[in-house]
Amino acid sequence: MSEVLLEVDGLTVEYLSQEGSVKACADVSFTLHRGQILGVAGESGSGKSTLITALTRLQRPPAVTSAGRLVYHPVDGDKVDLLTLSERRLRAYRWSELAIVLQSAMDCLNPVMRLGDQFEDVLRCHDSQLTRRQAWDRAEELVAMVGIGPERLRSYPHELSGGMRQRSLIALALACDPDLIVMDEPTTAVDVVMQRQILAQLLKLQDQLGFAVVFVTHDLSLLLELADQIAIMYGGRIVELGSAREIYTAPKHPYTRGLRDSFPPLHGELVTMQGIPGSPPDLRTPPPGCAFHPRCADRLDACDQRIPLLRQVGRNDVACLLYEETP
Ligand SMILES: Nc1ncnc2c1ncn2[C@@H]1O[C@H](COP(=O)(O)OP(=O)(O)OP(=O)(O)O)[C@@H](O)[C@H]1O
Repeated sequence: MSEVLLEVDGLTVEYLSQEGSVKACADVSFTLHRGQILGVAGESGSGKSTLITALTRLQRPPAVTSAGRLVYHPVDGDKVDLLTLSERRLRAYRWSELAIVLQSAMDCLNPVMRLGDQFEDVLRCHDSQLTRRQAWDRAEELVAMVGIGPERLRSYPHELSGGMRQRSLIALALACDPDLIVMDEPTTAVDVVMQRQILAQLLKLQDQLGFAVVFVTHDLSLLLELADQIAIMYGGRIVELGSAREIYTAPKHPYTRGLRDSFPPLHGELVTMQGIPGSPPDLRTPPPGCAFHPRCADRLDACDQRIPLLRQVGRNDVACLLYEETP
């Protein structure tokens, strides 16, 4: 087993309002190893983006992380709970240890700065010894890694295609050679062909440079190709966690099965898609017990009374009363 990079333990994030709180991420735990790709999938509103902003400590009010630990293991030095760090100390970890790529490159890139200047900013902010020339040289190397020519560094973001902007963001995330890149739907804004190209490039770079990735998407089929491990989220909780292979070939949670069967199979005969009846819960008024029980064809009497805990079932970790001896 490779080295541990990040231990997420009981992470809970709530959106506070006068009407009460919405627990958008509840008791989320997983361990990420160096160089591993963890995919997080789930329907809209399952808490994926909330998890990403909590992992990177980018969440803003009304969101608060109300419980949990985010224990980061640097290559050299002692492990540290990122949740306990002040903003100032956290800055040392951003970009150089932990970088983020978000869905919309247009929102992340500064529209009034040339691409090269944005690279220069990040690079020189983390290495004050670097000259402008050296920073531009490094920026050229970085954009070349994602297939963008050096002349594009003189462009403003609006002069680039959507795919180029998204690839630039990935290159920017790599600027300080991080150990972990957190990605929130990084390819939803581009067409399918470009999506494939970007993902192929990402996998190649990951193989060369060895960073770990947490990759969030609603598209489970994408993760089956990309991820080592997959976490399935529903109603703010991880309901199943396992290798991509096990999640595809032997999903245990009824929701994981439903999600998998909502996509056409990769091989074999054409089949009628099943889908999952009903819609995800409104987390302001979550159903009692297991949040999936109102939509679950396999529900038991106890499912509306108790929230199942994630426990090992076969090779996966599953939160479902179907697998408990006394439900
Ligand atoms: N600013 C906010 N205030 C109150 N509730 C919020 C806020 N942002 C998100 N939520 C709630 O938190 C829950 C999780 O939202 P989140 O955006 O994390 O889900 P998601 O899985 O990323 O969805 P999507 O795939 O649509 O981006 C939802 O029920 C949402 O209504």
